[in-house]
Amino acid sequence: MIVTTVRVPAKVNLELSVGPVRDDGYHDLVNVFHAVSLFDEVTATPADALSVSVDGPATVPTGLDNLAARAATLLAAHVGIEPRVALHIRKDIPVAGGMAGGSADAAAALVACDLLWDTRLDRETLLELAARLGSDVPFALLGGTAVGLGRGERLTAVEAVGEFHWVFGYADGGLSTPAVYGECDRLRADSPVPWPVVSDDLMASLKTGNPPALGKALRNDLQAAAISLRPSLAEALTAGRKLGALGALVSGSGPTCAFLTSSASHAAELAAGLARTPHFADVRQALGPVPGASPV
Ligand SMILES: C[C@](O)(CO)[C@H](O)COP(=O)(O)OP(=O)(O)OC[C@H]1O[C@@H](n2ccc(N)nc2=O)[C@H](O)[C@@H]1O
Ligand SMILES: Nc1ncnc2c1ncn2[C@@H]1O[C@H](COP(=O)(O)OP(=O)(O)OP(=O)(O)O)[C@@H](O)[C@H]1O
Repeated sequence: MIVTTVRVPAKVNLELSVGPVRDDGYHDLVNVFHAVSLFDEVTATPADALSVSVDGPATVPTGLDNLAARAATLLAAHVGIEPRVALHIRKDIPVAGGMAGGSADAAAALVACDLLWDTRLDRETLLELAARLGSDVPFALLGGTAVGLGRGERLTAVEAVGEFHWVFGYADGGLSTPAVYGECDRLRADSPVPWPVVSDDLMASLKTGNPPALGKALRNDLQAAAISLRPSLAEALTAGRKLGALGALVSGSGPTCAFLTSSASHAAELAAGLARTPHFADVRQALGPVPGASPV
């Protein structure tokens, strides 16, 4: 029996510039994605019917509303077959944490089912199906570092030099992505919202592999909204800066906090320091960039 396991990384957003809200309710973005070495795994096994099991927090749905199940259903419908697969998800990416865990599982399920069913879809078709599942899903297929335009689904890879050493502070409990975008709109209701543009300083820091410059260029327009909904995040970010992080920001819609460091030893030191503060349920080290969803 063929069994396929796919490993898929979390993301942090190095720049998340949020433009005006569109007619379809989404926002046009400049979204600089960066894949980091915190992984979920999705295993696809032949079965009579579609099912999902999860090794992870109880808040992850195990029904057909799980994003991995939706991915399998979409792929099967696209090629005109029944989704006869048992999906098992091993979660290490925080749930509702702003690191695109559900999107990662959807991307992994696409790759796993494509292999299991031998459907051999080309990259472009997989990316198109991914975009229908969610704005963050195409990047989880691609990995590395990439600029996402539109909803974040129109991707261009960025050649970053070297590796970056990160520390992530996981929170107790998540934040809802639509609620954070809604709060962002509410906070900006009285001021004009400029069209988002890519930061030249950020691109230069990536192309030269310069962590201190990257630390200064990090930017997230959703951060104020995440802090407004979860005020304790402000102190958590300050704690990381005081302990010497080169840059500190909320990851995507939060509440995970991301801290950039200069080396593996600096990351270990910062992680140990943050673990002694009361701000995080868990503190993890990770490297970026890493590849997107790949069979193991
Ligand atoms: C915050 C980020 O994670 C940053 O990468 C993403 O923009 C969110 O991506 P995602 O979770 O895949 O989001 P989707 O499932 O496509 O959309 C969920 C909700 O987020 C909001 N949303 C998402 C993407 C976008 N460009 N504008 C939005 O306003 C909308 O309210 C939408 O209903
Ligand atoms: N495979 C999955 N893993 C985690 N959550 C899932 C999954 N499938 C569906 N969900 C639902 O999606 C919600 C958001 O979960 P997810 O972990 O993707 O959030 P997130 O990382 O904040 O997303 P993003 O960073 O893309 O905005 C969860 O609260 C859960 O109800």
